Amino acid sequence: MSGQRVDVKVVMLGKDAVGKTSLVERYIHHRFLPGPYQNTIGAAFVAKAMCVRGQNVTLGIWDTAGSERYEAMSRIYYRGARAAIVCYDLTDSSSFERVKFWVNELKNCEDQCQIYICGTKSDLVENDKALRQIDYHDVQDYADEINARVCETSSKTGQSVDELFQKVAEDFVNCKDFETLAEKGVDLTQKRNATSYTCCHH
Ligand SMILES: Nc1nc2c(ncn2[C@@H]2O[C@H](COP(=O)(O)OP(=O)(O)OP(=O)(O)O)[C@@H](O)[C@H]2O)c(=O)[nH]1
Repeated sequence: MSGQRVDVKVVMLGKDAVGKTSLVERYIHHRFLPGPYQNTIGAAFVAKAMCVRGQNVTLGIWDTAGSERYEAMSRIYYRGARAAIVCYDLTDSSSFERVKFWVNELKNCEDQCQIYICGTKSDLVENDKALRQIDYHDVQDYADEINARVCETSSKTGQSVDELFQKVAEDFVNCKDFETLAEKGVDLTQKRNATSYTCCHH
């Protein structure tokens, strides 16, 4: 088993403009693109190989469009996901309502999927505490109820971004059916470390 390639499907969900694409961009390319906000259309895919506890794990990350116009499409992308990073903007309480929507969907349809509730743009609330609209402890209580993990990230500064994706990979390696899933894994050794397959981000 050691050194075997494993493919973990990870889906990014959350309201538009919460920062899903920026999180993936920071993790994969170690950069933050300021510029005007451009919404994702459909979805984008990127694969990232990493090593966890001596196991090679390849995350296949689907970055979905947050606009409700693409809701039906996002449902297609979370099918079979082992991990869902459900994002909200720490400065926008309405975005947390959208988290609850996606969590209900996942709980109903994807019971094998580990949920990570991610509060984004932590740099903004660090600079000005009055901007925070969602209390960390309220999120933690909610996460405890639904057996999810929580984190707060900033794609601008990079805070906790690598740690989030590392945790996703570690949880997968530690899961009780890892060995079975690893055997079914897709061999992506022919591909580069980080590869964009479809990119519909305009
Ligand atoms: N200050 C700050 N701004 C951020 C951060 N992450 C994203 N943004 C900004 O928030 C806006 C939306 O970011 P995106 O990553 O495109 O959001 P998205 O969730 O992918 O949006 P959709 O594609 O519409 O679903 C952009 O203007 C980003 O520059 C962050 O960590 N800090």
